[in-house]
Amino acid sequence: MSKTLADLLPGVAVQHVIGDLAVPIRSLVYDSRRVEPGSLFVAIRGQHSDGHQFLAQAISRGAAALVVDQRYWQGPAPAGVPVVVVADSRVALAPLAAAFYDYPGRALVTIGITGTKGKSTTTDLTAQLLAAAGRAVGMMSTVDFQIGARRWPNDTRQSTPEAPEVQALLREMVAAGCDTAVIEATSHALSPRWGRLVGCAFAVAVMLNIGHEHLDYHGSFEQYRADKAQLFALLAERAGPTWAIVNADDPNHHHFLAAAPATATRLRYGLNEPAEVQGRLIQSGPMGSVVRVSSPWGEADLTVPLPGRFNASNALAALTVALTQGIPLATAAAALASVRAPRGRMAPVNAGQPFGVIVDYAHNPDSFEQIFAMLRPQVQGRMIAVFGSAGERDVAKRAIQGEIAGRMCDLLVLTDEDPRGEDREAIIAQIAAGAEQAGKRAGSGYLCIPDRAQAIRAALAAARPGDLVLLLGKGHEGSIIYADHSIPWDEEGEARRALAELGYGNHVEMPESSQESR
Ligand SMILES: CC(=O)N[C@H]1[C@@H](OP(=O)(O)OP(=O)(O)OC[C@H]2O[C@@H](n3ccc(=O)[nH]c3=O)[C@H](O)[C@@H]2O)O[C@H](CO)[C@@H](O)[C@@H]1O[C@H](C)C(=O)N[C@@H](C)C(=O)N[C@H](CCC(=O)O)C(=O)O
Repeated sequence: MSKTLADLLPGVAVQHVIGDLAVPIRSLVYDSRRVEPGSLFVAIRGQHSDGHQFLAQAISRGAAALVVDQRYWQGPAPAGVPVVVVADSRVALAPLAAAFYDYPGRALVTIGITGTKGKSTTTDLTAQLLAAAGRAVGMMSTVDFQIGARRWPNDTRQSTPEAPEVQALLREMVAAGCDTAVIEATSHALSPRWGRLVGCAFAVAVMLNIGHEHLDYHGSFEQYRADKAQLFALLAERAGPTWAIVNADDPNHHHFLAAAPATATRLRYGLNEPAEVQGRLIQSGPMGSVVRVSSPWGEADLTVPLPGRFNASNALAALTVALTQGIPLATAAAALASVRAPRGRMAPVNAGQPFGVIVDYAHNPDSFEQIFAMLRPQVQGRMIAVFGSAGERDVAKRAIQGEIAGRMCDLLVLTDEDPRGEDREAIIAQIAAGAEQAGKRAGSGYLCIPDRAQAIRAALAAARPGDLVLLLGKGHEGSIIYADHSIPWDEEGEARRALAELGYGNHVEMPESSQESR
């Protein structure tokens, strides 16, 4: 692919250009430390530093051209290196990347999945379902990336990576012969302040549900909903048929349908409210559920091998996507029966101990409500939850998490999630304040143990036969982030080590989701 600077500018809000637009561009980077000879360096002002301070470094490393933000660039223009001044360099990143990688999304059926809860699971289920039905599938989720038969952990610490990474992955998928890409679309990525998914030419947009998350970033619930609905507006980029799929059971679904272009085929799925793809839960248990489906494509009973009503709903979303892609209902239903949960999503850890241990990524109030409500009736003894809350993120949710867990669990062990630059003990104190509101007291109802490895050990040591220990918030994540360093982390592995220290582990049964080599 040989591109000039001029080739990359369609869709970019260019204010003015200094220098020659015919210069060839060999790579696209937004971090000066990654600049190589021939790179286009896009300077972004971030929370911690300002890419405009690294222009000289980028040039000395061989940058062929610079993109700068008119609000933050002071000049002067460097001699011999073209400069494109744009209205917003963060927002410019996606159109630049889509053009640089030659719009790979147009050569794929791109499927975007958004919502507050269940995005990763539904993205994975959809990818598994389409692959089982014979599609050559690529996937980007919080947990894993996939290109055809190759799957590897997403260790970018972003659910939806930055646009250059997204477009590069889509290009790799095309090169590997994929015909379909399933992309987990977060509200940050979709927000017009970032617009990371602009240029993906989505053919299918899916909305799962909307709850309380990231309000610090979006400002209000209405803005959060509008930002997520951008996924549906992006269907307008597609030349060809598009589908707008929403969960009729979420009262916000109208906002998503309203954002889709008039030409999109609108489809609702639902377990409660009237929908085109109508599911009815006829059986539900800790191992999974059976959903009776009636749809314009026929009727079938779906066996969903994942626990909880919300997974039945997620499966219905994945099924609806498959139906829009011409996959027969019977084929899709058969494929769904053998799907697996992604890593760290409701993953049991069993070393032969007389109490349950489950690792899950739940890290917001809605997920807490759901997971506790779902598991409580199935637990004979006490429910013990180990969790924290992220630093430099939604502060309001911390006490709410504490209150919900305090109300629904017997013992809480409050610990680090990712303190980042914040005081770890202050975060825990904010969660504890919520637990106190629910009547829990320090020492008996909750323990504060910032060191997560020790917190897990304390919870497991406190567990008695019949109890359930829930390790929440880290799921698949491979690190804990502190102010100036990260430590490697493996929640399931840590739980196994702690159980072994307690004398369990002669009978080690690996959880299903970690048996695959990834
Ligand atoms: C909080 C946040 O939004 N952080 C993002 C932000 O980082 P930042 O503002 O700290 O960046 P910075 O360190 O100040 O640097 C600013 C710029 O200077 C550049 N730089 C820096 C140093 C240097 O020597 N040279 C240089 O060029 C950096 O590469 C960057 O482009 O800008 C970076 C580059 O664009 C992002 O990768 C980073 O995402 C981090 C990893 C992140 O945590 N993002 C979260 C908020 C996120 O995106 N989350 C969503 C939703 C998750 C969910 O729904 O749960 C997601 O999709 O993951």
